[in-house]
Amino acid sequence: MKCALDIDVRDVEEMFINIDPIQAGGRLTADAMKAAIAYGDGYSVCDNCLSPFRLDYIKKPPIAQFHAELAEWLHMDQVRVVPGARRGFQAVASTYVEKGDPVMLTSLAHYTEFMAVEEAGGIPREVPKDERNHITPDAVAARIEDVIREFNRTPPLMFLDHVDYQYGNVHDAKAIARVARQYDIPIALNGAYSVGIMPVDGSELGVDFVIGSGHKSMASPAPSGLIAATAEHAERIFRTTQSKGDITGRTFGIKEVEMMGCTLMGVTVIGMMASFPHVKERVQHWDAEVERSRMVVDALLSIDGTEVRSDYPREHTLTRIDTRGSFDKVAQEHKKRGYFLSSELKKRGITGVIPGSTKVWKFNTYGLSEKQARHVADALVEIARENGLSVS
Ligand SMILES: Cc1ncc(COP(=O)(O)O)c(C=O)c1O
Repeated sequence: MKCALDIDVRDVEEMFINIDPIQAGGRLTADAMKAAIAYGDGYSVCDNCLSPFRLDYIKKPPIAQFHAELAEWLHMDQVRVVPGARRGFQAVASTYVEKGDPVMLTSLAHYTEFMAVEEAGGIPREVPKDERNHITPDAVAARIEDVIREFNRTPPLMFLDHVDYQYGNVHDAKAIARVARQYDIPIALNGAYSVGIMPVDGSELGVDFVIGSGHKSMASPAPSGLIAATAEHAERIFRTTQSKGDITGRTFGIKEVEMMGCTLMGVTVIGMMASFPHVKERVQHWDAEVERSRMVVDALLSIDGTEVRSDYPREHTLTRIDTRGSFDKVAQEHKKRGYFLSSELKKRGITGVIPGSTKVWKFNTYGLSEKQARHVADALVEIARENGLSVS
């Protein structure tokens, strides 16, 4: 029976290969779907919340153990699960940034980092990208020097996107963290496009915080994510409340301020937990994912006039492609204009390309099987040929 809102089938996922740039790594596993149904009630994980009264201490279901496993997996000392990566940025900025402080981020930073800085009263300062669309350690050092001169003090925090959302380029976090350390600036790694889809070792990278997004890259329900910290910083960012009611004299035990007392509950945390064994397994097959990404990109590049704006060969599954010299030329003459491409892809069972885009667009092949990636590659070439483009 259909439910009243007609939401029992999401055809994008049921009937199509979805190459949407932002959705690929967040798709739920079957285990997460089952767990989400069983734990749909808001307080479903709180049945056994016994002293100490904090969600990340709950043993049944094994939320405490999940936290410990996440920390071990990322090679960091402590982890908390949060409602989205942005809440991790917010916790870091709120802890480290005072009003008027300059905060380092980059010209490829996600907007949510700016929001976190703004909310804390900080002033964002971007490190420029180079002509390859990379953030280099030299550019970071030079910009830190500029900012110290401008503000007459050292920025208290830097955000770095491990993989940026615009190009899907993998940045040299290790070398950049080394630079930040020379200036004693804690560095928060935005792993929204890495944690959960590719191996991430926070200790090897030398970063102070690793922040991940559950719904973007950990096959988890939204809003979910995590923040991991080194022991050095954990005490400060996960500080417990000092509040006291002035009339009642109440105190609030071990509730953590930046976590607003308790971390993720219900569907979100249980979904993350259910997918976690799969996520741990899948990051080990990152090379195969990259191979499939290359297969599709190479097919696109075989269409004359097409250029890839991301690093080539690809090192990630998110890619920015420029088809102004190919599909967009078709669009100028086509009766469906730019919509012809998404429409032709849809006919072949592929969705996720923004309808109307034929100029510069992004897609993500993460999670496609070999056969699906081959189908996407062949479909793109076939559409090109059928519309008079030459393929070499
Ligand atoms: C690079 C990047 N960072 C951060 C975010 C924010 O993640 P979340 O939605 O988990 O807060 C996103 C997605 O929106 C993103 O693409």
